[in-house]
Amino acid sequence: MPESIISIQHLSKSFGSFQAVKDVSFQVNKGDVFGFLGPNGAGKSTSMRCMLSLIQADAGEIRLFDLPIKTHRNEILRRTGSIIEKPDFYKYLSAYRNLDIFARISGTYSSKRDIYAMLDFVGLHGREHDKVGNFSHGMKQRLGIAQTLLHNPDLIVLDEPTTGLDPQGIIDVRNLIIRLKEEQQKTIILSSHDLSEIEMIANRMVIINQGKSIVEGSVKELMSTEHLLIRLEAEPVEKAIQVLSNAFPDIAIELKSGNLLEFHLNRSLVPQISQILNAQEVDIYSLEAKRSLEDYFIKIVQQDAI
Ligand SMILES: Nc1ncnc2c1ncn2[C@@H]1O[C@H](COP(=O)(O)OP(=O)(O)OP(=O)(O)O)[C@@H](O)[C@H]1O
Repeated sequence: MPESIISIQHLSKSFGSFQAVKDVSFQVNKGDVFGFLGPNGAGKSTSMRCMLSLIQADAGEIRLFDLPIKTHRNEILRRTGSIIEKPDFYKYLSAYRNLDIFARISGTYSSKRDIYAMLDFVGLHGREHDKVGNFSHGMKQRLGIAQTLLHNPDLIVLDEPTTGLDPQGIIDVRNLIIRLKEEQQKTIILSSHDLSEIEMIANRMVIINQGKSIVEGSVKELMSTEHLLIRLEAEPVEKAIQVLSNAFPDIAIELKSGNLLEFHLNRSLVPQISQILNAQEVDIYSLEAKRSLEDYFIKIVQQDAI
């Protein structure tokens, strides 16, 4: 049986009369990169805050490392590193000094060597003595991750770690998360509203919507049944419709404009599109397979209702 690192059961939390989290349950196992996925306002940050007892839950069971957070808060937090809010640094001090001060305040013994190694790990080698005020948002985010690592936690909690980063910043943070798992054997939970982001790095996930968890499981398995929205430009377009309809009798093809077609298709069948059309001498000008969290939700919610 996998070792449970986080177990949340029927969590709920209201702010005044507004119920931000209604019924959230999920389990994170040792070694997981766990995606906590949901649209803006779904209740991800609130759930994470309750999980770390930054705010108090109204109801539900929260256990980390198989211990209730209510009675073992300090012990749990000693084994956990988190970035729930934007990490705060002294802008006029260097990356090294910031980590050094943080280590002293938090009572972590970190030698100069430890701090250098940490900065190197997060890709800030050579920038140790630069002022943080001159860092990009992505560099600050990585410095924040270095800060959470100072006390060598087993679990790392990251709330929307790639939000607001430029494409390179996103890649850097994504690679860092993968290395945290692979090289340092950390267990990681990260929230996001971006399904493709989670798909790239997480092995398991839960999806929450309007304060409720709707589906939890292996990312691969959940995604394997997924239908993508296909946008295809092909010529001659009538022949393309005919060939595709014969090959995939269950799909509804829409002619959008000119030679642009749209239809939904199971992900596993996407590679066949070009093979089938090429074999029938239909030219493809563009082929785009799109997924969105919203489409995926609609499908899951519809399945849920059946
Ligand atoms: N302190 C608070 N007081 C009142 N309402 C709050 C408070 N914190 C969060 N909310 C509300 O609770 C709902 C859930 O917010 P939360 O931040 O948990 O969502 P989220 O899934 O993290 O979204 P985002 O991705 O936008 O951060 C939102 O409607 C938000 O406005």
